[in-house]
Amino acid sequence: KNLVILVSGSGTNLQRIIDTIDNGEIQNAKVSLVVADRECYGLERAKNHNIETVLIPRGKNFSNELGKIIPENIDLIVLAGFLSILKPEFCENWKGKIINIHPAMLPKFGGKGMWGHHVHNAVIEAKEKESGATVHFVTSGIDEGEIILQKCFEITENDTPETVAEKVHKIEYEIFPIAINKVLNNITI
Ligand SMILES: N[C@@H]1O[C@H](COP(=O)(O)O)[C@@H](O)[C@H]1O
Repeated sequence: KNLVILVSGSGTNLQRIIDTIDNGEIQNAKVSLVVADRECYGLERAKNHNIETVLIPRGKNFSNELGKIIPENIDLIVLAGFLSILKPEFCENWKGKIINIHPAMLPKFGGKGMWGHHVHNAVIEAKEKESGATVHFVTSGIDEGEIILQKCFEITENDTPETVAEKVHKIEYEIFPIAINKVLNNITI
């Protein structure tokens, strides 16, 4: 099964996917292409693993350009720390074949502007008792697609947006391979 991974940042989730394919946690999978919407370390990680990379500058043409380069035989498009919003037409064309990891519990902490440190600030400001990560299908509604897997942890009074971000990353590295395996190989969890 062939994967395309979209990245915008340091690519630690991409690295986790590469490593869990290598160690067999994710079965029958291959990362065929890594696409970034900006210069980022995620591209370096892909090159270090001899994975083909493409940089499409973010902006209104991103989805169209992406649509032109995605090979026919792709089974799943995985958004791993990807910050651009894909156009509704693109999401329709690839319906059920695009998944994203979101650094908070959905549906409560999703939607426009709820990304990266912004969402961790919002969780702390709201005095939430828990946070976590969510893997979901991507649709034209931002963070509204069906949830595949999510897991939370308790927030303590000493937590800050930075410590919450670290704990969220740990959860992401745990659930993302399981969710990808479920979608790719129809494995019930
Ligand atoms: N959208 C969010 O951005 C972060 C990217 O981290 P990395 O995978 O690039 O290290 C992750 O926490 C992801 O949920």
